[in-house]
This record gives sequence, structure tokens and C-alpha cells, in this order.
Amino acid sequence: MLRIAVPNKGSLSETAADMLAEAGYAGRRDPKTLHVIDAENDVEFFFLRPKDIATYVGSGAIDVGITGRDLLLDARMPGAREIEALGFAGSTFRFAAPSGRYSDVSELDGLRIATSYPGLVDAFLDERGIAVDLVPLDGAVESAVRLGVADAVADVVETGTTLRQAGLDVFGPVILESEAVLIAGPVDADGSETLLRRLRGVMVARRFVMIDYDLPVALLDDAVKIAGGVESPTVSPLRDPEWVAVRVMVARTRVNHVMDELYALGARAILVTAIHNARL
Ligand SMILES: Nc1ncnc2c1ncn2[C@@H]1O[C@H](COP(=O)(O)OP(=O)(O)OP(=O)(O)O)[C@@H](O)[C@H]1O
Ligand SMILES: O=P(O)(O)OC[C@H]1O[C@H](OP(=O)(O)OP(=O)(O)O)[C@H](O)[C@@H]1O
Ligand SMILES: [Mg+2]
Repeated sequence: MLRIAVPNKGSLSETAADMLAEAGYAGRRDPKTLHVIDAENDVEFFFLRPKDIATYVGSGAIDVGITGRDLLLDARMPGAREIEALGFAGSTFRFAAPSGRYSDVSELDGLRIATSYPGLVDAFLDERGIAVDLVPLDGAVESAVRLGVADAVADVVETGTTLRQAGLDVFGPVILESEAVLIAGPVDADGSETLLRRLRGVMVARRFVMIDYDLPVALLDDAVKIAGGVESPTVSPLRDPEWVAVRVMVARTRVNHVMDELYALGARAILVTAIHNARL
């Protein structure tokens, strides 16, 4: 059985569980459940703290897992590696301090830096020959400067709201662009390819919709320039020989622009439908 680690709580847990459910796996009904056997799919799930998942996977105790790229690097487990970005929980990892206090990371030498990702920050600063006094905290790191335990922080930034509310601004280079990732251990486990293919199918279904429309055949080349599909649009004849029906996948984020442009070109009966799953 393939052993899969899934975040038991925090920002990653809900979407990770949703993706696995969409991929056809059995979930858990009770948030306190730590272990689920899905015999039909020949996998078992271990619900673990996201911070610990790279440790389990890197040691080989669990075959694959869902965690954050930042958490994977923070764990510094040589046996654990990213095999696929999963397209959710996107964030950047940044240094921040009271507005205008520092402009470059080199100014941090000898200062106190609060973070809940000491492994990640240490590796980044080490590479640049900067020695700081790391203050490891569990969360709400943005308050550490105001409360006087640190001169600057290094933390997850998504919208920047938490930083702004704490009177902090980012400075220096982007330490890391992070998102949720699928990780694997030192050996390729049986069944991990199937899991990966299923999760890719779920990502396609989340990212794309299907557009169908009717179009005068003379306009087909122009229409394909607007929406070319993943490989090539499907074109079917209509009873009227001057017209064709076209079917094409479009990124969800672009769908309204594409509809506007196709309509302006002369397409009619434009219909958008959801994709529930896919294997490309
Ligand atoms: N606001 C956010 N936006 C996007 N990703 C986030 C955000 N906060 C945390 N993450 C990501 O979630 C992962 C951390 O999850 P974890 O559950 O350890 O912390 P958390 O979501 O802050 O939960 P908690 O602090 O409630 O325990 C990291 O990969 C991090 O980049
Ligand atoms: O840029 P923003 O959109 O404000 O998001 C970033 C914040 O979100 C997370 O905090 P969370 O609420 O998980 O609390 P924590 O710091 O205790 O982990 C993260 O640790 C940042 O503090
Ligand atoms: Mg948090």
C-alpha cells in the first residue's frame, strides 16, 4: 500500500483533502482521525502536522506527502524531494521590518531575526555569509518586533495584510516562492505515479473550463488565435456547411476575455462548462 502523508490542520489541510477527494480517494469524516486505509485504491493516509511531513517522507517512513515548499526546505531532509507543484497555498517568504529600517539583507548581520522557519532562513543567510541571532517562534511572528524580541522577521507573505497591520514592510530579496507541493522520499514507491496522474487531472479540472461555440468556418483561423486549446481545438461540422462547432479548453482566469473576443469575432452560442476531471 502506498503511504501518503496529508496535512491534518492549517492552511494546507482543507484544499489538500479536497484535491484527494476529487482524485477519487477516501477521506476522513472526523478531523481527529489520524489514519485512514483506502483499500479500494491500495493507499493509506496519515494525517500529520504539515511541518513534520518532510521528516516522515525524507526518512522513508512514509512514501509521499503533501506539504509546503517552504516547509520542505525548512526541514532540511536530504531524502525528501519535490515531485510536483500543486497550485494552491501560494505565498512568498520574505524578510520584514519596521518601514524604512533596513533596505538590504546584509544589514541583518548580528541582529535578531524571528521566524518559524529557522532551517530555511539559516540556509539562506549562511549561503550569503550573514550571521544572525535566530529567534525561533511558532507563529504570529509579525508581533515579535513590536514586542521587542527581534529586530526583523522572516515569514510567509500572501496578501501582506498581516505585515501591514503590524507596521512592517518587506525588504531584501525574495527568500522563496512557495506553494503546496507533492513530495517523495528516497525511493520511488509503487503507486506514486497513479497518485501523481490523478492529482494532475484534478489540477487541470481546477484550472481549465471547456468552451463550445459555433462559428462561420471562414473565421476559424482567427478564432484559433484567440483560444488555441491545450493541443488543438476540436472542430465539427454543422448542418449549415458555412458554419462549424468548435470545442476548446481555456484557462478559467481567461474565460470571460476569450468569450468577449470570440463574440466580437462572430462566434455565437458560446457555452462554458466545467471540467470535472482529466487525463491529458
Ligand atoms: N496566508 C497564507 N497564504 C498562503 N499560504 C500560507 C499562508 N499561511 C501559511 N501558508 C502556507 O501553509 C504552510 C504552513 O502550514 P501550517 O499548517 O504549518 O501553518 P498555518 O497554515 O499557518 O497553520 P497554523 O499556524 O494555524 O498552525 C506553508 O507552506 C505556508 O507557506
Ligand atoms: O500576507 P497575509 O495574507 O497576511 O498572510 C500571511 C500570514 O498568514 C499566515 O499566518 P496564520 O494566520 O496562519 O498565523 P500564524 O502566523 O500563527 O501561522 C502566515 O504565517 C502569515 O502570518
Ligand atoms: Mg500560520
